[in-house]
Amino acid sequence: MYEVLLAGGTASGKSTVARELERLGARRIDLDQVSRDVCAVGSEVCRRLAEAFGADVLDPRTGELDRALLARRAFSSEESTRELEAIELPAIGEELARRVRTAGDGVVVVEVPLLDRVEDMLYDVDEVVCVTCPLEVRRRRACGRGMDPADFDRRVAHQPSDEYLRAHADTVLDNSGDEEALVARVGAWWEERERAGWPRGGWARGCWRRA
Ligand SMILES: CC(C)(COP(=O)(O)OP(=O)(O)OC[C@H]1O[C@@H](n2cnc3c(N)ncnc32)[C@H](O)[C@@H]1O)[C@@H](O)C(=O)NCCC(=O)NCCS
Ligand SMILES: Nc1ncnc2c1ncn2[C@@H]1O[C@H](COP(=O)(O)OP(=O)(O)OP(=O)(O)O)[C@@H](O)[C@H]1O
Repeated sequence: MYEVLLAGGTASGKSTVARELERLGARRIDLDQVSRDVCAVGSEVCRRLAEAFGADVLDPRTGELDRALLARRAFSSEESTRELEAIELPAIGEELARRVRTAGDGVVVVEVPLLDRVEDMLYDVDEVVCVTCPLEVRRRRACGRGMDPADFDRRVAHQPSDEYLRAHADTVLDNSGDEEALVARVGAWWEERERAGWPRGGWARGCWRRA
């Protein structure tokens, strides 16, 4: 297995990169999807979210999580974002480890919105790839697909900066150009590793890994 952490902030272009890697043959795990799965109706995570953020974050009839309401409350301050993460991250970490264990051979790409929060979850990855893009361009792209600008700003305020990502990445993919340029860069990235036989940790600078 060759395991890649693919990190980037809101609307940086992670999914565009991950889709292309999937097309080339990688298996894809999206931490946002894992975080939705651990909030399934009736889960312990949902029960604790309702306790911390108000019973009305769960639909009284179906038990379904009102994600927009929870997002407004949880991203309103540093403290409430930490509280959200204290409830969800351990469950996300467990489920992620399970999915990686059962992913089989080949290339596995894990899409990570918050690289700084996963360092304790996974440390023997082969490569950390970050997608970066100027904040204004990301805001424009996020709003272009229907995100409220205030919601974008609230979330980004709690995310690692591009400077942090660049400092922790083995490979940086700049996405300030068009999608075609990004996809071409991904193709070149894949080809280079394919030619080298996907050597485990072959491109790692290892600056953030534990021994
Ligand atoms: C608050 C929730 C329910 C809002 O759901 P919603 O459907 O609106 O968003 P979704 O889950 O699709 O996330 C979309 C994006 O929001 C941003 N985001 C999510 N969680 C966080 C966070 N804790 N801090 C900053 N940004 C975040 C990321 O850019 C992410 O890609 C949801 O974001 C959540 O459960 N977050 C906590 C889990 C978490 O920290 N996930 C990140 C995994 S590393
Ligand atoms: N280079 C680009 N030029 C123009 N639009 C782009 C480019 N890259 C991505 N986009 C668009 O920007 C939006 C965000 O891209 P994408 O979904 O890949 O980002 P993401 O990092 O996965 O976002 P999120 O984590 O918030 O879901 C999408 O609508 C996508 O089509």
